[in-house]
Amino acid sequence: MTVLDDLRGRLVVSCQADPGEPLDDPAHIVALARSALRGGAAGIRAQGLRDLRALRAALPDTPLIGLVKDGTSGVYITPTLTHVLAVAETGVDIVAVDGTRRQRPDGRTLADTVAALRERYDVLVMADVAALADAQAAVAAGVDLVGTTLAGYTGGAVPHDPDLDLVGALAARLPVPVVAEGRINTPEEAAEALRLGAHSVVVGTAITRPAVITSRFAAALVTSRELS
Ligand SMILES: CC(=O)N[C@H](C=O)[C@@H](O)[C@H](O)[C@H](O)COP(=O)(O)O
Repeated sequence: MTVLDDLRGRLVVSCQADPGEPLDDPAHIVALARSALRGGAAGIRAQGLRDLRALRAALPDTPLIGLVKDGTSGVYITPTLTHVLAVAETGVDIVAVDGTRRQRPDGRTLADTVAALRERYDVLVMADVAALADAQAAVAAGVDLVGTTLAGYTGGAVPHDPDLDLVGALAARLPVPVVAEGRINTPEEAAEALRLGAHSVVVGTAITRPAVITSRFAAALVTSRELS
């Protein structure tokens, strides 16, 4: 069984905390991951070398997708070859990288980055894309799987809903597994992504960001008070 076999048709939970958040501690991230696995997740996605090392040590047999964020805008998801190699070094099964067609900060192409990684590590590469053309270019560059992670995050207001149209479009056209990721907020949306052909589904915020989840409930009460 490969990692991709393990993840087929299954849920991956993204366990990430922004710097300074109460959960920004590897022990908390590992606890989130253990909770997700207990609930039925088949894999974990996480950010940052410190958390990836802690997760790999605590959960050596759990499929792990790793990335590092460098900044919060532009090309910030595992943006350079240096970042890619550092993530691979932590022992993750899949390295997630920016898979858009935007210029990478180190000037390397995605194809060059993937080739240089493969010279050193036996690891899968997931391209986080925003559009069909990104995905097609990323497949040509040699990635192993594609996620809709960056749909809605490359300009303009971030939409409320997941881009399930993109999930379906990628699944219908790409020869590699498609991961549905980004703003999947309900079990029904996750199930719909699979029906549209996704190989697996990544959910983060709706499961592992309690401050955001709380704020949605709190805001609903404010609205309710204003209407009454
Ligand atoms: C756009 C970006 O930077 N996405 C990041 C990628 O790892 C994370 O901040 C998201 O939480 C993750 O993609 C899961 O998505 P959601 O939290 O919407 O379920």
